Amino acid sequence: MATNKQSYVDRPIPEISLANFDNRIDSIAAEIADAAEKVGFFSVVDHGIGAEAVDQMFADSKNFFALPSEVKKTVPWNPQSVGYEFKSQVRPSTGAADQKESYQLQFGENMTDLWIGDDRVPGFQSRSLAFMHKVQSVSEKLMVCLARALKFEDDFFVNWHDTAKPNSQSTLRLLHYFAMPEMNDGQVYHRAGAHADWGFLTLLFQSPGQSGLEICPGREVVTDFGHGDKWTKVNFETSTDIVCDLLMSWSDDRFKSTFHRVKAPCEPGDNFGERYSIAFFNQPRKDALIQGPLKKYPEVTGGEFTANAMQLYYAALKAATGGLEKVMPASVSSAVSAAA
Ligand SMILES: O=C(O)CCC(=O)C(=O)O
Ligand SMILES: [Fe+2]
Repeated sequence: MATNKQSYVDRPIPEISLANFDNRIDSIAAEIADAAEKVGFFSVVDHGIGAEAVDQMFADSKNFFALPSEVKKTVPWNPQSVGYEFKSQVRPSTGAADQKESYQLQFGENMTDLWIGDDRVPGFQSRSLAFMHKVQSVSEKLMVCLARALKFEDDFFVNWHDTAKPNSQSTLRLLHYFAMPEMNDGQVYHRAGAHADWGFLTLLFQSPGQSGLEICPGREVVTDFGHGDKWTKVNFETSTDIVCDLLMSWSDDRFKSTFHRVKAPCEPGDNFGERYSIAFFNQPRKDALIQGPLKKYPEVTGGEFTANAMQLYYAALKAATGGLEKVMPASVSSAVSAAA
């Protein structure tokens, strides 16, 4: 067990109910705006996704990851941020690969030949798509609220994240972190090293009893890669709670995108066992036009925003590791997730 002492602080994480949504949009929008400004992270309840739907998605995820390695490799990761990767995502904050495997799914054409077949996990594609549509509909409620808070038209963000369009980039990511030795063997096993997601909103499902998610808010500007080292644990009692990151630049840095990580277990009480989680990244269409109401940053397209985020990411990775070739041999370099 590694011995690096972690520094923690309790921060209240707002819990926001979406009950009776149509009649309460303005008050929910005010709550979301407040949480997004102050914490950049919140839990959503009464969102309408039943526990059985979440449990089923976790069961499908477990069945996928239980397949033999050579079968999982038949749906390999590619730079459209889709497909399966194994211990290949290197975070600039750690300079080392996360000890996990993940499978990224999208709604549209990027998934051609990348769905695991019914002969391997019966019903996987149709059930996953049904789940993704459920999560998308929760996301759209949050988007309407965020649009109101920023005084855009209600459907502004929803349109730029339309998953029916072929250039939709929104992604469901199934994650499986491996169990780790509790004995100190001198190594730190990173799960998900500290990072901020580049997309608009991330909705996250943790499994009960498989905690580990931690947040570190406090960025002032979206171009800032730095972050502090006082972390707050995010523990939920049920698997249906959802937390979100927020795209800062579209709000002229008003809503704070939050650094988060899945802790590398290193202290008594940490979860050293395996861990499954599910993330849904709301990512703008490539032709989305991104600029906040105050025009703090020049207008960029969704495609340009992704490219810029990647550039920042690779520069930070290079600075952290002293050279990409050390951490990314050719066979692995294409497997660094765009959702870093
Ligand atoms: O597994 C988790 O709880 C977090 C995953 C995450 O932050 C990511 O994949 O971007
Ligand atoms: Fe993340």
